[in-house]
Amino acid sequence: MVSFSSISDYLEPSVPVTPYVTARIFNSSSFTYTFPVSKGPKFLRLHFYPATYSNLKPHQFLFSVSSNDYNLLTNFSAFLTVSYIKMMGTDARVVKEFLIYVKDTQTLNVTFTPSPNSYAFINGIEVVSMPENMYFNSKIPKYVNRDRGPIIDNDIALENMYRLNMGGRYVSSNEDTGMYRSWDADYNYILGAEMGVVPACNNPILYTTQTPNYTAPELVYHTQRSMGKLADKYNLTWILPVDSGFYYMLRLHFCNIIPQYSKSGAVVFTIFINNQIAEKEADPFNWTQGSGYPVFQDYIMFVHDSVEKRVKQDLWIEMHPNPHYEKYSDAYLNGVEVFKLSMDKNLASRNPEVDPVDWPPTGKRKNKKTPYAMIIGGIGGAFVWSSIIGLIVFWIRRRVKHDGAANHISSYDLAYRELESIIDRCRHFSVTELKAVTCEFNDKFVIGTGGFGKVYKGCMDNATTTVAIKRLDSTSKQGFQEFHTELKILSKLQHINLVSLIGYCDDEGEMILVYDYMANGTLREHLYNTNKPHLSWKRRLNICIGVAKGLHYLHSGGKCAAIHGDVKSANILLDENWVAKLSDFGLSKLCSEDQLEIHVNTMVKGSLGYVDPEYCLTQQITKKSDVYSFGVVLLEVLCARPVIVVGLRDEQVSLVEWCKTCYKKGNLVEIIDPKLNGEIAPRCLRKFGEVASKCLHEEGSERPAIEEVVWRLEFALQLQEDADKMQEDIEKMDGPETETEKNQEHSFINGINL
Ligand SMILES: Nc1ncnc2c1ncn2[C@@H]1O[C@H](COP(=O)(O)OP(=O)(O)OP(=O)(O)O)[C@@H](O)[C@H]1O
Repeated sequence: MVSFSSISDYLEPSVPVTPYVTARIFNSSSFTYTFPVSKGPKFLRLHFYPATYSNLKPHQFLFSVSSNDYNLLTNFSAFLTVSYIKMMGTDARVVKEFLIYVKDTQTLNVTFTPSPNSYAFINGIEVVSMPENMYFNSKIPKYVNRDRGPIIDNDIALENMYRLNMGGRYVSSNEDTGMYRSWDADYNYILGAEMGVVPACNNPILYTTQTPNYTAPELVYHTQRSMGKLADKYNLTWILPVDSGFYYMLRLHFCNIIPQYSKSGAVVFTIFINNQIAEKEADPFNWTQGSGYPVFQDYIMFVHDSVEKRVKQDLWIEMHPNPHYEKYSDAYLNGVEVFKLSMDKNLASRNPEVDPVDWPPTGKRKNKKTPYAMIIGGIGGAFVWSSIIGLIVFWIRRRVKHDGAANHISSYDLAYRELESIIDRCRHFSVTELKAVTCEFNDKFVIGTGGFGKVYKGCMDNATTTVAIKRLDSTSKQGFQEFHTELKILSKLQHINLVSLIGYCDDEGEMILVYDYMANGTLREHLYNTNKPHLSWKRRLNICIGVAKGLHYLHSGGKCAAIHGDVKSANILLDENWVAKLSDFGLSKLCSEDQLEIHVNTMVKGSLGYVDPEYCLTQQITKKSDVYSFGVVLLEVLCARPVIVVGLRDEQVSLVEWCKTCYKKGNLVEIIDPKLNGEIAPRCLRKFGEVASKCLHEEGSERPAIEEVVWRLEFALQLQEDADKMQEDIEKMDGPETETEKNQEHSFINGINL
C-alpha cells in the first residue's frame, strides 16, 4: 500500500481538529495529488501536525515535497520544524505556504517522496487562487544594494517565510481578504527592549488601484509599530531567521495613521535590510494620497553567508528617522511579508554556488561569446543576453560606424548598465502577446495617437488587467531615445501620481510600451474641445495637487531624481477615481538630486506654449522649468482653453500673457471657465491665481520649488472646502438671512474681483 489514512494519537488543545486530527501517510515510493485548476497564480498551503500516527513516531517522518517541477521541501521534518517554532513560543503545527504560477497545463501536482527508511505525511492541502498581479508581475521591486536581480514573474515560485502584523494582534486566516493568509503578531521578532509604541486607528482604510483591498486586511493597516519619544536613540529592529543562499522578497506595508503626520515630508526615515540601505528617505505619506491610504513596497535582496557557511542566519529589518528631516523624528511600519525565491526551481535546499553579484546564476548564463557579446562583456560585466541588449549593441555599432570614432562607445556605457537593470525590472512582452490582445493592432482598439505613434487598449492576464499599448510608428520623429528614456525613468520611479509602466516589447524591430490603462483619459480632453461633462472645481484642484505631488516625487527622488521636461495637460492622465498621473517621460532628464540643483544642458525640446522662457534662452533645463510648465497647466485648468489660440485678439493669443495681464489688472475672474461660474470661493481663487503667477515668473530662481506649490495648492483647497462648508451651513439655516450672510452668499455666487 503506497498510502493510508491515520488518526493522531493526541491533539494539543491549541491545534484545531480540522485538518490536523487525521493524516495521510506515505511509505516508500512517491505519491502525487493532482488538482485540476485554472491557469494563474495560486497559494499552495501544506498543513502538518507532527504526532504519532499508526505507531509511527514523529521523528520517523522525513520526506521531500515537489509541485509542478519546483522542489518545495527536501528532507523535511515537521517534528524538528515544530520544535524550533515552539522555541519561539508559537505553534505545535506547521503551515508551509508556497506561491506557484500554474501555466497552461491547468494542473497543480503535489508529490510527496519519503526519504530512505522514512515516511511522509500530510494533514491538509489548501489551494487558493489569487489576483493575477498580487505578488507575481506586481509592482517593480527595489533591489537592495544592487541594481538588478530576479523578477517575480510566472517562472518563479515563492515560499512565504513570515507574514507579520506590526504592533497588532494575530490576524487569523478567516480575517484575511479572502486569501486565507494568517498574519502573526510581531513581538516575537522585535529586537531588545526598544519596542517603540503601537499607534492604532479605526478609520476606514482608503484602498486604491495601486493598493487594492485584497492586499492586506484593514486590521494590518489599523496598527503599526513606530518609534515613540526616543526615536533618535535607537533603531526599530526586527530579526527574522532565514535560510542562507537565497534571494528574498520583502513586502513592507505602510499606512499613515498618526494624525500629526498628515503632510508629505513630516516623517521621513531610512530603511535598512541586513545593514544595507533599502530606502534612504522613506516617506510613505508621499507614496500615497495621504493619511489612511495604504501602500506597500517590495525589496529584493540576496542573503549570503560565504564566510561561515551557516545554513540559517538572521535577516534584519531596521528603521531610523532620517536626520535631514527634523519635523517629526519617527519611523513606522504596519506589516511585513517575507518570501524566499526559487532558484533553479529549487526552494528546498541551499544553493551555495549562486553568487549574488552574478545574476543570472552562472549555470543559466550563455557562454558563447559573439563579437557583440564581447563588446558588452567589456563594458557591462555579467549581463542578461536579451533582445533589448541586442538592439542597443546594434545601435552602438551603427553609431560607432557612422561617427567613425571608437571613443563614442564610452558615452553609451551608461545606457548599457541602465538597460541591463531595466530588463530585470520590467515585464517583457512578445509581439505575439500584444498582437493577440489588440487583434493584430487593429484600429478598432486605438484610443489615441501621439508623437510616438498609436495607443491601443487591450485586456490581458485573463481579462484582469486593462492596459494601454503605445507602439512606435515607423514614420514617427521619435524613436529609440524616447523609448529608452521612458523605460529608464518609469522602471526606476513609481508613485501614485506617475503613470505605471507594466512592460515593454522590443521584438522584431518593434518598440512598444505597455502601461496601466487610465479610464478617464487625459486632463486636456476634460477641459476644452470636448463633449465630456465638465470637471468640478474641487476635482480640478485635486488633480493639480496630484500632478504637483508627482512632480515633487520626480524632483526629489534621491539618486533617481528627474526633470520631466514636457509637463502639459495632454500628459496628465486620469484613472477611474480621477487620480492624476503624470505621463510621457520621453523628454525627461534623469540625474542625481545634486545635479538637479545645477542645470542640464540640452537642445530645447517641449511643447509650444509650455516651455520655460529661461530654458529657451539658455538651453539649460532645470526643475524650475517643470514648475513653469505646471503654471501653464494651472491656467488651462482655470480658464479651460488651449495655451495658444491663433485668431484671437493679439493680447489673447497666448494664455499665459492674457492671464498675466488680467491678473495684474485684478480681473482674473473674467477669464475663468464659464462652467465654473459660482463654484470658486473668492479666497480660493485668489490663492490659486497667486500660485500660478509665482510658477510663471520669468526668472526660474524666483519660482517656488514644487514642494511649496503642493502645500500652497493644498491650502487653496482648504479655503474652498471651508467656504463650501459655510455655504452649506447658511443654506441649512432656518429663518430670515442676516445682511452679512446675504452678502457672503452673493459674493460667492457671482464671483469676485481680484
Ligand atoms: N495609459 C493610458 N491610458 C489611457 N489612455 C492613454 C494612455 N496613454 C496614452 N493614452 C491615450 O493616447 C493618447 C496619445 O498618448 P501619447 O502619450 O502617445 O501622446 P501625447 O502625449 O498626446 O503626444 P506627444 O507624445 O506627441 O506629446 C493620449 O492623448 C491618450 O488619449
